[in-house]
Amino acid sequence: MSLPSHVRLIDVGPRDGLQNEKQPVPAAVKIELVHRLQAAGLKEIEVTSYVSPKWVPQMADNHEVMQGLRRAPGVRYSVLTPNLKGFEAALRDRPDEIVVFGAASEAFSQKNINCSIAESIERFASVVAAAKAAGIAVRGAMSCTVGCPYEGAIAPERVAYLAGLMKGIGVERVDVADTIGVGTPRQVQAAIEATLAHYDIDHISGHFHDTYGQALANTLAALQMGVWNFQASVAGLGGCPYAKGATGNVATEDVVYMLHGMGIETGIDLDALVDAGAYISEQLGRPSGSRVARALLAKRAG
Ligand SMILES: CC(C)(COP(=O)([O-])OP(=O)([O-])OC[C@H]1O[C@@H](n2cnc3c(N)ncnc32)[C@H](O)[C@@H]1OP(=O)([O-])[O-])[C@@H](O)C(=O)NCCC(=O)NCCSC(=O)C[C@@](C)(O)CC(=O)[O-]
Repeated sequence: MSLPSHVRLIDVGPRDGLQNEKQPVPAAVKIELVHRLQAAGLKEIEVTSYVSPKWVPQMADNHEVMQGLRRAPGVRYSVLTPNLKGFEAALRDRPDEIVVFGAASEAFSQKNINCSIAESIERFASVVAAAKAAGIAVRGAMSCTVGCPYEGAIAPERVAYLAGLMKGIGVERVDVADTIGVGTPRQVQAAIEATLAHYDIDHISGHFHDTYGQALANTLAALQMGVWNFQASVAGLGGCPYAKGATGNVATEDVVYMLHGMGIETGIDLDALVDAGAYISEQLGRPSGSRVARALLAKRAG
């Protein structure tokens, strides 16, 4: 198959990237980060989550962050909602898309959202119905599609099973997530192949953490299958609170650099994106996790 000529990137830095941050990050900094991402040309930004503040304290300011946004036309702002309580709170802030998040691994589902896969689907079904009634788009994140921190390797059949459940409750598009970044290209392709039993390629996105340094290779492997929606995190921010040792998503800057170098359009201004990554890295007091950003910043410094 020929490669897509255009890729849509969803920056998950403000949510996936910051959710595990131990130091408090002020809402104003999160808002500024979103503004800088949209100024760099991102058309989809995962802003926050409406989860229990006892479970994920960093996202407790969801309302303040959403209310503080200066929304740019044509940008889709998404938020995570694990249950109706979360959805109802999110509704006040009018996200463009809500994300229900399930797992291909039973153990991860229990640790992350405190219920089985079957129970999670029951909860999501009412969230999806409520979102559709309110005219809000619905995405489904599928965690641990390659490996699980508690169960080890995950078979593609389990990914197909979860994708079928997501489809059955009306989830419009799904993310194939390698939550702990253990996957290698053929494994990621097998997870995508399994998802294709229920979703067409235009409704599948890749979400690859870079724990083992495989995320760019996995992105290329997914591109070769025709996937053209990817999640990435500016400055490579992140990690999941329920996946110990997992690092952030692939850095958005690294993906943009690779895609532009391959002649694939993203609509993103790499220099402005590097600035956004430099901003949040400075706020967090550590260097960017993006190799491309570090190289370009060093070059700029002469
Ligand atoms: C899902 C729950 C809430 C279930 O948690 P639970 O304890 O089973 O829920 P519950 O219904 O029994 O309620 C317990 C308490 O939580 C409150 N509560 C209940 N729901 C909400 C809500 N929506 N917002 C705020 N508060 C809520 C509820 O009101 C009650 O409060 P209390 O009476 O004790 O004061 C919990 O397990 C939770 O919040 N988990 C956090 C999950 C999370 O955010 N994980 C990280 C994101 S997922 C991820 O990173 C993977 C992904 C998407 O990035 C893709 C990838 O890389 O794989």
